[in-house]
Parts: sequence; structure tokens; C-alpha cells
Amino acid sequence: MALSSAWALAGLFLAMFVFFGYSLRKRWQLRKIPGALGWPFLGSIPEFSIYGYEYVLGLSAKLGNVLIAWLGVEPLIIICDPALIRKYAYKCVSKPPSMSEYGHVLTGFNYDVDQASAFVASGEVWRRGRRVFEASVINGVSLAAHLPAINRCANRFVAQLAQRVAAPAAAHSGKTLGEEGIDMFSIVGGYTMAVTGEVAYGVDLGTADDDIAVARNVSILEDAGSKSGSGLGDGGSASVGGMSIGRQLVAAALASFRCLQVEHSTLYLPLGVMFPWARPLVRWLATHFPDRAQREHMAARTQIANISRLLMERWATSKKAAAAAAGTGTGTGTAITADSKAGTASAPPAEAARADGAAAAGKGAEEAIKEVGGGISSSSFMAAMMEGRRGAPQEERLSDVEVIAQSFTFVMAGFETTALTLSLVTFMLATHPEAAARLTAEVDGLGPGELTHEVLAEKLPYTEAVIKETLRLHPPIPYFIREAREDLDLGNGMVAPKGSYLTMYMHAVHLNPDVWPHPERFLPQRFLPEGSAAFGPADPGAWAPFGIGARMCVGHKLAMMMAKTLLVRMYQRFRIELHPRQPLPLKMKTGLSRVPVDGVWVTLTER
Ligand code: HEM
Repeated sequence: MALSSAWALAGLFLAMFVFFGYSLRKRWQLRKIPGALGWPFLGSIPEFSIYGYEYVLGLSAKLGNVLIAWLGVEPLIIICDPALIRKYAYKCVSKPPSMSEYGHVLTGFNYDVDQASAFVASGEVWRRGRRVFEASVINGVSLAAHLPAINRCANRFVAQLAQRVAAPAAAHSGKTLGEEGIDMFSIVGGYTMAVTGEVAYGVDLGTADDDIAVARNVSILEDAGSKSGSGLGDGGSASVGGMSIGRQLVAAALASFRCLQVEHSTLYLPLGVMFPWARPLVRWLATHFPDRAQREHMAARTQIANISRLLMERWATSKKAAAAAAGTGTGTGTAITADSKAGTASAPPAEAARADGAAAAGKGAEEAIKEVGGGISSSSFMAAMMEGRRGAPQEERLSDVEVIAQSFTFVMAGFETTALTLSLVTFMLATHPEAAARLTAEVDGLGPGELTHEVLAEKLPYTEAVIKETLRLHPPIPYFIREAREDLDLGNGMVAPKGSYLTMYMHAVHLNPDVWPHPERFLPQRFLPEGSAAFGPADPGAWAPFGIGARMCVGHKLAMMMAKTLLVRMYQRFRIELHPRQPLPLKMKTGLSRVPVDGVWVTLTER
């Protein structure tokens, strides 16, 4: 569609918005809540604007702990009060349907996958998804089964770093050399994606040994999606556009995040956000007249979903082969079709055809997927989901779409958040040498042996405190969202009306001087017996970078294990200092997650 028609359409929506917005706003009687971000346009859509939530920090200090912003005609209530957050995070379990407003611009199969994700779904679909996550990454026995993979990926990542330090110019050309500094933020995702590959899918994605910085800011359209429509390569090629499956996943996950930032998003995203009642129309337009950003978003999502689909098929095939070898002659794997009987959401024919195409294209990519230990590992999340479907009562059985959605969610929720945490811990330690020295002494006490569950849980109190303090100052996701299912009393005569969108803005609590003494200082001892009296929080629920209540992050234990393991290995081997290339003070921006604008530049030296 010509650009001018797109803008004409936007103008039409804007006019409707002005008409309907005012009347709706009156109906909502929210005027008692201070209008922090004023009336009302893109700049006041905090999670989609570049510095939106950084801005809220200052405003909550000035205007109070309950604020209102307007998502077009929808009120967004921002709560920064720890007691209110705790109360309503426990009480409200649902996410607002508009939580997935970006999902509303997705089309076809991508839309179904998005809506089934444990991150945004509510009701039974969420419960089923949450249950499989809990079985795989909360349950102690399952977690312990992931430890060998985590150890393996950490060792490989550190070996890669050591190579760069030893021979920077020979090993890599370009920007991320040891001597020139290493942008930890750009590369540590190689480790977190490798762990995700093993734990979520049970395969070796190879990213722990790879310079994944090259996969950042890649255009998915030019690289993969546009060539095959599947993102998995033209038949026969083991990689796409020269990118391995691991790099493709990194590129697709990052592109998917990027497409949700207003400055990179499709025009249809803000339209869908501002006019909830027009979303079916917005989706129709996005389907039939996609702009470039929309196509990029769809290609990135399709790519991740198709890798999940391919791995489901692989799992089923290997089960059948195992059964045949055992002489039963019948397959025990669950058949994977685009329209599974177990499914609650079936793909329309065009989507099914695309999915078949993806599966066919995936055959070429199969060779690029290295299985761990001769098969998609049985301890993986994917295997747990697939096994769990067999013999389970119909209402508890995950559909194909749900299996894809949960493995998709695993990649999206786990890879970048944990990478952000690790790079920011590195930054905090590089700028606080006394903390780095204490952490180094602690990790040196452990020796080179495999890190067990007990070691990680009991022998690293200072390392854990450093991670927690970093997450207090720099939570990768600074807020979490709930839906008010009834009118909620917010105190001082303020009411959140039924159906409103609550943003529990934890970062403001983490930095509130009434809650945390000297909140701006990096003091890991707050989380240790020695410092908790002097520097601990006034409110027990005042630290919640992983959220609160039934919807608290289901990957928090896994994330802590991943972070501790890599920190032990890195600090045992290297001295890590800030590189002169790192601008100070650290500048962060908040989109869907909170990221360092200029990366985290450090120098590594073998100890
Ligand atoms: C340091 C790393 C991480 C941080 C800071 C983080 C943070 C969060 C936050 C703030 C939420 C929303 C919680 C709420 O609404 O109360 C969340 C939800 C979630 N996270 Fe994480 N996360 C991290 C790592 C992971 C990992 C490794 C996984 C992989 C399993 C994961 C999977 C999820 C899922 C599935 C949800 C949705 C849970 C639900 O709604 O029931 N996260 N995360």
C-alpha cells in the first residue's frame, strides 16, 4: 500500500480517537488519579516509547505512587506502591487481553501461537502452559537434570572468550576483540541461547562457541524469511543466508523484540494499541497490506515457531524409530500435524500449507541441528511437553499450537533477560572493584569441578547477592502487568475500574528511598545477614524483579542457575575491567525490556 494511504488511514483513526477518546475518558471517572503522562499520544505509551519508563521514575517521585497514562482510549494505571503491588499482584492473576496488543497485529498461525503463550494467556490455556514450565524449570529434580547442560555451555562460552583474549585479531575480525574491548551485552546471549537450546529443545545450537554479535540487528526479511518463507532454509541447505540455526534464533528473537519498539514497529501496532475496538480491522489491514516492519515481525515470529515445529517432528520421529528398534513396530510418538486432534487451535488451510512448507524446508535444516547425546534430550522442556501429552486427559493435553507457543515463549522470555542480567552484573562489578574482589575470592574457593545444585544453592552467597542487587538496580523487565477483573480500591479515593490495565512498576519500588536506604548505591550486602539491617528494604515485598504471585516468572530459578554458573567460570578465569570505550554513566532505555543503550564494554585478561 502506498505510504500516503497508510498515513491517510492513520489520520482517520486519529480523528476517531479524538471523538471517542474524550467520551470514554469521562466514563472512566479516573480523574482522581494524577495524569502523569498527560493527554495522550505515542509519547505517553510508556512501554512502547523509548525512554517512557525511565521517565516514570521521576514522575512517581513527584506525583505519587499511583499514576495514570493513556494508551489511546485505554487507561493504563501505573502502581509504584509496594503494598498495593503486593496486594493486587496476588489477587489479580489475569493479564489484560490488551497485554498482547502487539499480538493483535500478528496474523494467522503467528497470532494463534502468540495468544497461547504462557506469558500472555489467561484461564485454562495459561494454566496448562504454566504447568509444563513448572514441571521443567521449577521442579528441583528437573532443574538438577539441566545442570550438566548449563555447565557445558558455560565452559564452552568461557573457552570462546579465552580464544579471543589469546588471539583477538586472528580469531575475529571487527568490533568485539579482546584488546579493543568486548561488548558483553552483545555476546553473552551466545551462552544464554545455548542453554535455552539445550534446556528448551534438547539440542546443541552451537551459540556458546559462536560470535553471535553478528546476528544482532540482522534483517530477518533479507536474510531468511523472504527466501524460503519458513526461515529454515531452502531445501538442502543446512544454514540460511550463511546463518546457523542458533544465529537464526538469536536474530529472530532480537528482531521480534525490536519490532515491538515504537521506533521500529509497524504502523499497525500503535493503531491496534490505541483503538482496541478496531483491532479486527487493524489485523485485516496488517494481513493484506503489511508494511515492511510488519513483514519483518511476522518473519521473525514464523522463524522461531517453525524451529519449534521442526523439533516437535524430530522428537516424534525419533520416538517412532526407537519403538521400531525395540520391536514393537508401532510408533509411540504423537503425530504432528498442522491441525492436530489434540489441538484447540487449528491452522487455516493457507497456514497449514505454510507450515507444511516449513516442515519440508526444515528437512534441509535438520542436519544443522545437533542433538545432545544422540537424540533430543529427554530432560528437555520440549520432550517433557511431548511426553506429557501422551495418555493425558484431553483437557490437560497441550495442542500443537500450545507446544510451539511454550517453546517460543521459553526462547523469548529466557534468552535476552538472562543475557541482560549477566552483562549488567559484569558492568556493576567492573565499576565496583571491591565487590569484584570479594566475588572473585568466593568463586576461587570452588575449584574447577562441575557445579552441582548444592554448590550453586549454598556456596555462593555473595555471588547471589551481587546478582540480586544488580536486578534491583537494573531489572531487565521493570514492570509487570495485570488486569483488574473488578473495581479495585487504590486508596485516597482512587479506584481502578474493572477491566483496566495495571502496570506494577517494580523498578520505582526498587529505587524508592522510603523503601531502600541509599537506593542509588550498589550494596550487595543488603541481601546478606551482615547488611540487611542497615541496607535491607523496609517492606518485605520490595524486591521483585521476577514479579509476584501466581504469575511470577517461572524461569527465575533457571535464570539464577545460569547466571551463577557463568559468573563462577568467568571470574575464575579472567580479570574483567571496564573498557575506555564504555560511556559513563551507563545509559539505559526501556522498551519491552530495559537495555544498555551503548552496550557493556569490558576488557578481559587471563588471571
Ligand atoms: C533474569 C532473567 C529473567 C527475568 C528478570 C525475568 C522476569 C520476568 C518477569 C518480571 C515476568 C512477569 C512476572 C509477573 O507478571 O508477575 C516474567 C514472566 C515469565 N518468565 Fe521470566 N524472567 C527471566 C528469565 C526467564 C527464563 C530463563 C525463563 C524460561 C523459562 C522465563 C520464563 C518466563 C515465563 C514463561 C513467564 C510468564 C509466567 C506467567 O505468566 O505465568 N523467564 N519473567
